[in-house]
Amino acid sequence: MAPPLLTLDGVSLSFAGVTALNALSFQVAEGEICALIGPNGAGKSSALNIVNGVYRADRGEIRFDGVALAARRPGDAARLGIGRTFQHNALFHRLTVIENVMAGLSRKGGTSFFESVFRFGRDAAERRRFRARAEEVLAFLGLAKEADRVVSTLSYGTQKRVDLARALVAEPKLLLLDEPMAGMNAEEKQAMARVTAEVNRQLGTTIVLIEHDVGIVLGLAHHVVVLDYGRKVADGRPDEVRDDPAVIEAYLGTVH
Ligand SMILES: Nc1ncnc2c1ncn2[C@@H]1O[C@H](COP(=O)(O)OP(=O)(O)OP(=O)(O)O)[C@@H](O)[C@H]1O
Repeated sequence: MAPPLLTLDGVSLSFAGVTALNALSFQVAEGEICALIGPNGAGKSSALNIVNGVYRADRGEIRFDGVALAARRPGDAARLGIGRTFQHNALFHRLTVIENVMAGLSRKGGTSFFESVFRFGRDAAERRRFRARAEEVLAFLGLAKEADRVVSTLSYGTQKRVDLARALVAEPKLLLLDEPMAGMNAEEKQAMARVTAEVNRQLGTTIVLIEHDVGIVLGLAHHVVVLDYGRKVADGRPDEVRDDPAVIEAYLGTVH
């Protein structure tokens, strides 16, 4: 197995008495696609939010690329090379596709997001570089033709792809995808799964994703971690976890 890029070691988190994560430990190897699955409320989003620095663990340790992540501020994760997309699309709907993607680069240079988008930047050369980089990512994701379209005019599936472009533009080592296929029809889901596999294979990006569609997960992920009530109930290759009695039990009787 490749060395771990990400390690969660005994991570616990609770909200006013509700335990979201309970001594959770797992590792994500460099270069893999790891899926987090489990019933509603199992703690999947909380786990991503801890890695991303949105929440701070009550206990336990998180290591990324050999470094312990502690006492972080928002934005630190992006600077370290952790990108993410959101369950509820967080794009700027009145801006164009390329403006949204360029926003994903605003932490990289000396120019703020508003400067880079609204063109009163200190550095025109930096703006040109950002634009070229954004165009490259859009081309990779098959979105070159949509660059100047306003996001609100795009289909839901295309908006999700723009969200992915925005996360990828900063060249993250680790990409966190929170239900990238939620709300999609079967065809859109398959297309998103293909794009996700291409990002992983061609760009070498390590991916952790949350997905409810077990069929998609089994076809896409190299590694599956199953959560239930904030605890890990299974961890292994898709074929190993599929028939695990603990996984079947976690899912039985749960309304999705
Ligand atoms: N900000 C918060 N404030 C209070 N409770 C929270 C918060 N975030 C999560 N929780 C609680 O923590 C537990 C785990 O929630 P989490 O959203 O991580 O689960 P999940 O597996 O991602 O669920 P879903 O599949 O429904 O998105 C739940 O009981 C949830 O209600």
